[in-house]
Formats: sequence, C-alpha cells, structure tokens
Amino acid sequence: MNQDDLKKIVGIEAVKYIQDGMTVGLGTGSTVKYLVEALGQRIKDEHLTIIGVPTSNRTARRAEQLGITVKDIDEVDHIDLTIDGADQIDEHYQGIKGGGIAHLREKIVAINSRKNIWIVDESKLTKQLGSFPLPVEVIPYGSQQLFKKFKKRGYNPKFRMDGNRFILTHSKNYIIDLGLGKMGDPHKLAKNLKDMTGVVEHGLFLDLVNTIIVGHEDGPEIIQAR
Ligand SMILES: O=C[C@H](O)[C@H](O)[C@H](O)COP(=O)(O)O
Repeated sequence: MNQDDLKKIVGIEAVKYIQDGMTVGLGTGSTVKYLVEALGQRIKDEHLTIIGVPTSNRTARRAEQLGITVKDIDEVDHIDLTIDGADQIDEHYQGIKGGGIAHLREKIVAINSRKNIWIVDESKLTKQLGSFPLPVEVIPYGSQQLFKKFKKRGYNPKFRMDGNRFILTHSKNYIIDLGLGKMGDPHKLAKNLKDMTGVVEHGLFLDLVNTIIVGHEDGPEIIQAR
C-alpha cells in the first residue's frame, strides 16, 4: 500500500460521519480529495441533502463537479462538522496546516464548526511539531521587513515561490514558511506570531480537532482527541 492508498482509506472512513441534512466544512488537499469523491457518491446513491462549505477554490470546483451543493461560509447559519487534512499532528493532537496555502480559510471554517475531524495517513503523526515548515500568511506590504524579523528570531524563514514569483493565497497574500526544526511550546509561538503586525494567520491549529482518523496498512484508526 502506498501513501495515496492510506489517504483514500481515511477519506472513505470519514464520509461515514456525515449525516443527511448536515452543513459540512470541506477541507483542502490530496486527502480531502478522496473524502469529497466519497461524499459525492453518497449524495448520489442515498439522495442526501448536504451543504458543503469549501475551504479553497480547488475543493469548491471538485465538489460542484460531483453534484455537491456548495455555499460560502457567510451564506450558512452554522457548520455541523468540518473534515480536513493536516500536514503534521503531534502527540497532544496539535497540528500544522497550510502546506497547500489554504490554512486561513481552513481555520475560519474550523473555528466556526461544531466538530472537526482530521484525516491523515500515518506519516503525518509526530512526537513534536516543527520538522514540517510552518506556513505563515502575511500581507505583501512590508513583508520583507517581517521576513527580517523572523530571521532575527531564528525562525529560518523562506518565502513560498513559484520560480521568481511570490505565490499568492486566496486573499492575495504571501506565504512565509518557517523552518523551525523543533518548535518548543506551540501556544507560545502562536501568540508571538499573532502579535506581529502584518501576519494574517499562521498554520498552527491548536486545541481544535475533535477526532483524528489515521490511515494504516491494516485500516483506519480513530483517535478521540477532545
Ligand atoms: O493548505 C492545505 C491544507 O492545510 C491541507 O489540509 C494540508 O496541507 C494537508 O494536505 P494533504 O492531505 O494533501 O497532505
């Protein structure tokens, strides 16, 4: 089994948590892709009434192609459940997201959801966060100054580039990835980053996830985080 098979296993498992009539936050990425496909299939087979709230244009497009009704977050009254991927999850079930530059919308959808489920293959689990670069979305104006401040603090920053062009997020901001190695206390780092003017949102998702579905060779593992 390869990594993609494990992603498929958890995508298919997670769709079982969706019930008729729900408004569901749909995350972004190569794992969520399988969830969206499985949801499209269930809606077709079981004639379910589901509203999807996508966290990226990519997910919105795919969901619409599969016949899922899609609404913007500000068009719905509430979100029952959000299912999303993650880049890294530590032993306290804190996570890094934003590898696919969608973490700002993902976080807004997550904090407005009654429940959050993460779906990951087993390679995403780690003792301590930090070996995966931490994405930070920043306002373009003054971003070189912010970059220098990150450097001074030893965060080992790197702009996310496509050749010599800055990659732009949905909100037309830049991403600076922090190569932290070992992160220490993620709550402290999250606060430090939030306090810096020009930072829009970082990819630390703390105390947010309720259930984690982990893909292993022998099937999905369900972890109740909180
Ligand atoms: O910005 C992207 C998101 O945070 C994704 O959920 C995360 O990068 C995991 O994506 P994947 O399932 O492709 O590893």
